[in-house]
This record gives sequence, structure tokens and C-alpha cells, in this order.
Amino acid sequence: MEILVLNAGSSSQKSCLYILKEDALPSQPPQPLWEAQIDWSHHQGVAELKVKTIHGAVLKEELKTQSRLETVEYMLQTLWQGETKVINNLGEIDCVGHRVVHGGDKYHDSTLITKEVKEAIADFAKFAPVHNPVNLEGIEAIEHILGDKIPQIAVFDTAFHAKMPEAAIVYPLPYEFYEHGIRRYGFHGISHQYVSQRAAQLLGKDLTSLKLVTCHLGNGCSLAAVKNGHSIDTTMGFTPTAGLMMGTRSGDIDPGIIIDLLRRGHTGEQIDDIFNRRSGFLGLSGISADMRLIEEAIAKGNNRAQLAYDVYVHILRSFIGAMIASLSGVDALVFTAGVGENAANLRADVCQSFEFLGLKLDEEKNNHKPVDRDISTPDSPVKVLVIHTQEDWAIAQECVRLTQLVASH
Ligand SMILES: Nc1ncnc2c1ncn2[C@@H]1O[C@H](COP(=O)(O)OP(=O)(O)O)[C@@H](O)[C@H]1O
Ligand SMILES: CC(=O)OP(=O)(O)O
Ligand SMILES: [Mg+2]
Repeated sequence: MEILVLNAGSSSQKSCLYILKEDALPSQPPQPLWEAQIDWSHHQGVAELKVKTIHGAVLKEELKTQSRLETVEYMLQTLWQGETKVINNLGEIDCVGHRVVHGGDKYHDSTLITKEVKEAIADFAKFAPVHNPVNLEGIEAIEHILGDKIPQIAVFDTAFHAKMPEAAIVYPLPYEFYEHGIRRYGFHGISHQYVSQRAAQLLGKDLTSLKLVTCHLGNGCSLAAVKNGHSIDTTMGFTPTAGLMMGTRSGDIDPGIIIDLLRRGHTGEQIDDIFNRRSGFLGLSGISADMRLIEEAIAKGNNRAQLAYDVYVHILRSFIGAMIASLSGVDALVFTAGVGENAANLRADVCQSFEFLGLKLDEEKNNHKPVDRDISTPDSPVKVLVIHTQEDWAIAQECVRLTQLVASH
């Protein structure tokens, strides 16, 4: 079975092609036949395309003038054209899986994409304006090339959090708001779920016996409190703007600031732009949303980059504390995604706050490169894991599960 996965993030479009035997799924993520990534985070208006195949072919290109949709179509063409060609045409693919960020109240499980599902994804775009429209573009790019010949499956970032206790879901607003769907949804669920399962594997424990705080720190950042394999609390909320400070998003702020901005004549669009695109690391440092450039600027003595880093760490520590309280304890902290997997100093700075629990980091293991490892000392009662998130693999597994479900009916 050939499965193509499209994983659209706020600053990137990742894609993978897997070949799988339906009856014998591997316990570890297999190497994809073809992997591609488009990154928009470095230079305004420039998309950096990187493609690699299992056979060792590599392509790197900078794409300047195209729209996002055209860029995605160009990326897909490298599947059947040029040196990175691995298939003869897109028609060979059996199923396409998409990460869809917001599934609202409607989708608590992965689903086959129909006209109705697409309309719902478009409708929920008002709550996830940075994400749902690009998820839909991925779906439309496939339709544009292939029509409706291939089943497409939506895997929702909100699904893993759908069964959180009501007290973690409801905002202390007039009750009617909750009745109208204004509640905490939570995001990055595909990643939080995958790394929780992998953490149990690494710890050699049953997931149903564990209390985990999973820290997804990428361009967007969120935490989940995972108890017995279920998300019981998370930092993102009604939208992916909430919770932790992020690359360009503010995370939680005093709602009074929004009221003040409105009274001073700012429009909804302007406020959206401030909190989603001009805040976080970018807004505070004035340099970049990219942690690597923030670290470089700090090394050169830039005070605003240092301030941005300090605020990020302060907020991260306090929310990890909140997740531990929701769990009434913690067996392991799990760091994942671009920042979580790579920024060793950040992990050390964050973990320092939890030394009172006996948590001890092994400095050498923390600075060691390969991911999927325990970086705490053997006697640390709270383990600290670094796990490479494999959202694409999790989506591919969902495609297999749903295809089998449809076939059995
Ligand atoms: N070596 C590194 N050191 C520190 N941060 C890194 C490193 N590599 C990547 N990052 C950070 O990871 C972020 C992207 O994370 P990623 O999970 O790929 O994002 P998304 O999926 O949200 O687009 C970048 O903005 C960058 O700040
Ligand atoms: C939900 C979300 O914030 O996703 P990303 O981190 O890919 O922007
Ligand atoms: Mg991501």
C-alpha cells in the first residue's frame, strides 16, 4: 500500500511517501521512500524546498515567485519527475493522509475527506486561520492533480484532546459560550499522542500506567498532560494562539490587552496579525521566530534576544508546573519538535526548575545528538526524554487503520 502524507505546519509543508504491508505494520517508523519539506520561515517570500529519497537522491531549491498552492504542486511533481523520481505517476498512490489542525466539535476521529468534511475544515478556519486554510490547500492540490480518484483522509490535531475532562475544557465565561462551541480544543494532538506512545516504549512501561508531560516545541508550541494514554489537559485552547509563547504567536495574554486595542480602534484583522504573526520570539526580539537565530543573537550579546528567551523559559516552566499539577505527579517530561529536539540549553534551563522533584539531567546525554533517548540520570525519579516527533508516520498509520475499517464494512 502506497501512502502519501501531507503535513502542513505554520512555517513548513512536510510530505512523505510510505510503502507499507497492511497486514504487518512495523513497530518503529520505517524510512519513507521519498521525503520533502518546504520551509518559509527563513526569508520573506522565499520557499526552500528539500527533497530526499531512500535511494540517496537529494534536491535543494529556492522557489521565489510561486503561490503556496503552486509550491506544493511543484514539490509533489518531484515524486515522479527528475532525480528524486520514485513513482511513475500519482495514480499509483492508494491513499493520501493530511494533518488537519482544527476539527472543532465535529471530528473526534480521523475521517475520509468528502465535500462535507472540506466545508467543515473551511468553516473551522476562522478558529485556526494560520493552519486550516493551508491544510485545505494540500487537499485541493491533490484533487487538482488527480480529481477524486484517490481516497484522502483527514487526521485531526484536536482529536487526541477530545476527551479531556470538562473542567479542563470549559472557559470561565458565560455558559452560553460553551454551548456555542467556545471551549478549549487543544492542538498538536497527533504529535502528543505519538510521543507518549514512544515514551512508554523507551521507558519499557505500559502507557496506561504513566503520567507524562509532553512538550511539543516547534514554531507552534504546546504542552499536554497525558495520563494513562489520554490527554487530560493542554496549553493551547480554542485556537492555536493560546498557551505558551511561540515563534510568532503570543500565547496566553491578559484579555484586557485586546479590549484596550479594540477601544483604541484596532480592527479584528490587525489584532489577529499582532497575536498570531508579530508576537512571540519575532515580536519580542525584533530578529526572528527561529530559535537558532535567537541563540546566535544571544551569543553576540543581543539584549532583546536574551529577553525573548528568558520570557519563553519563564512561561514554559510555569505551564509545565501546571500540567504536573493536573496530573498530580509526573513520571517523565518529553521534549519534541524542532526546538524541543534540538535546543539542549533550553532543556537544561527548563529542567532546572524541577530539580526540587529530584529531577536530574545527564549533561552529556542532553548534549548528545541522536534523538529518542533518556537524558536524565539513572537515579532521577522524573525521567526526561527527547523524542523525534513522527507526525507523518502517525498519519500514515491512521490511513491504514481507516482503510481496513472501510474494507471490513
Ligand atoms: N538546531 C536547532 N536548534 C534550535 N532550534 C531549532 C533547531 N532546528 C530547528 N529549530 C527550531 O525548530 C523550529 C521549527 O520546528 P518544527 O517543529 O519543524 O516547526 P513546525 O512544524 O511548527 O513548522 C524552528 O523555528 C527553529 O526555531
Ligand atoms: C497547531 C500548531 O500550532 O501547529 P504548528 O506548530 O505546525 O504551527
Ligand atoms: Mg509542526
